[in-house]
Amino acid sequence: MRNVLQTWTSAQVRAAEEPLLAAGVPLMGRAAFALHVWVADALRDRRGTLTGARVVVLVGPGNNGGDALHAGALLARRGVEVHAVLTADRVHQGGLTALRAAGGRVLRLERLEDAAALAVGADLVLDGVLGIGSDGSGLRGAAGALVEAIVQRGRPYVVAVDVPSGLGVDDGRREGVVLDADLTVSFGTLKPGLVLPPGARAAGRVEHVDLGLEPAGAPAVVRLEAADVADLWPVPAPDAHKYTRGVVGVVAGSRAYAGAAVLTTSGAVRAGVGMVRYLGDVADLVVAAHPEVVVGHGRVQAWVFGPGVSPDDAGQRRRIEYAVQHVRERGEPAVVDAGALDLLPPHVGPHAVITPHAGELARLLGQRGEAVDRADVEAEPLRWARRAHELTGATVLLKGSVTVVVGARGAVYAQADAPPWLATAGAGDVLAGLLGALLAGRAQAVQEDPSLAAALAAAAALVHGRAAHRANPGGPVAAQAVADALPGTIAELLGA
Ligand SMILES: NC(=O)C1=CN([C@@H]2O[C@H](COP(=O)(O)OP(=O)(O)OC[C@H]3O[C@@H](n4cnc5c(N)ncnc54)[C@H](O)[C@@H]3O)[C@@H](O)[C@H]2O)[C@@H](O)CC1
Ligand SMILES: Nc1ncnc2c1ncn2[C@@H]1O[C@H](COP(=O)(O)OP(=O)(O)O)[C@@H](O)[C@H]1O
Ligand SMILES: [K+]
Repeated sequence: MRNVLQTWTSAQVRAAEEPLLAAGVPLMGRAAFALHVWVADALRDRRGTLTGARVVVLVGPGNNGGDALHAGALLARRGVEVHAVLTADRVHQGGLTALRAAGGRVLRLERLEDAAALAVGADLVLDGVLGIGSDGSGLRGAAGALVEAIVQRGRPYVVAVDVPSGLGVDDGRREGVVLDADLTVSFGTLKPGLVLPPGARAAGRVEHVDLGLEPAGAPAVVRLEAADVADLWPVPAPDAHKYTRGVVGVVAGSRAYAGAAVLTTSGAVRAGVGMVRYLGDVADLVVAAHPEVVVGHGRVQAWVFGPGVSPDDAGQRRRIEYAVQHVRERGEPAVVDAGALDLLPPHVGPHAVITPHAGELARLLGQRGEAVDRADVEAEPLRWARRAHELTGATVLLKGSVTVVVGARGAVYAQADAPPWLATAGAGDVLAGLLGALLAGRAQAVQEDPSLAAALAAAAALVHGRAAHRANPGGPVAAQAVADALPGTIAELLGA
């Protein structure tokens, strides 16, 4: 994949920095220079000129504060009025000396209210309190109190140095106070916390400064970009026929939830697949909506089961049990959604993709002995998606404003492609159908390398989110409209 956005943990970044620092490469100087350029750009965008702009630098005890102080010094030399507020007893001495020499002012955090007022009144606040040295417990002590006082008064324009201070760098957790940023300038590599929920939004726009780091091992979390979809999509070969393109079997819907059957098959039909087979009690409605759908049993390459299925529906239960047997015994890939999550066997392989939202994941984990509720899952989506993958063996696609996918061989994706308008009933059914079509189209490849299921799940989330944008840019969307926007979205992505 060409454009995939990669992130690396604090430990990987530190290990990659080591040889460069040992060789005397001036990493901090480079980081601070790039940072000051981004800040200067932001100031010019916001007020036209640097001269007379006021920047307040919040300085923590470590090198993150050092970066901020050095950038502050460069800005001061360009006519910016720079005030540094020292939030800890320790401070990077080189940075402090540089700022003072450049004419910057330095104050210790003695009167919290005064410091907060100074920050709120600034044109820009540079957040250099904590970087990758954060212990992940949120901002403590004076720094925490200061940020709280700033936020209460009305957050100014904030540029985060490397990461927003207080954010869980490796897991995106928001524990305690976090200073949300408008822009984050991240050094060396991007960090998982900048793309993972729930913290990702705290970073605002993210810019990456290349320091020549070569991190070892696989990236911790990746995000697919539009251009990656073409590498994953099952584009039919010139000599394709419907069976080589793949057949997806859909067990969805009931008399009570007939719409789910229509929406799931819509997702599959519109995503493009050789054939969609429907199994269930509302075949009349499905065929009325999609004459292309074939009703009844037959050979399939992949399955979707669960949307609109109630656990007390004996007929659908039986069909799902039949499909699950195929998934387990023949390795046929599957999407296990909604009502079928309760029917998931204790252990399946990563070729089965479960697609819960936070509440459903909490329930599934509860059934397997983890006492978590929806709020726990929302606070630490990656942790609990990982746990569900460990417990079930399935690839886990955890839905939300940022969708997290955990699959085989340590694959983790975080996709943030959808507008909040997509949080609407039935949108999940369309995603299930769309992903089922993808799995059917790439069934053989998934059987050969089950970690591919995670990439396909991430691609489905990307396409789903972009289809929601396309269906009605900037406004409300209904689930059916998202399905109807799939062909155009996919054509655009394949041309990208
Ligand atoms: N190693 C290097 O030379 C480079 C480091 N860089 C910068 O250095 C940063 C990392 O520097 P450090 O390792 O000094 O770490 P930090 O600057 O993140 O500071 C860590 C220190 O903060 C304190 N702390 C940790 N958690 C806390 C909490 N929850 N509340 C309050 N205080 C807490 C501890 O005393 C800890 O030692 C990076 O994020 C980046 O900004 C860049 O300049 C690039 C080069
Ligand atoms: N705030 C949000 N921003 C963007 N997308 C969202 C947001 N909330 C939910 N989504 C997406 O909307 C879809 C909702 O699916 P789901 O919860 O299964 O609904 P349903 O079961 O009614 O179909 C998922 O794809 C999810 O990722
Ligand atoms: K920071």
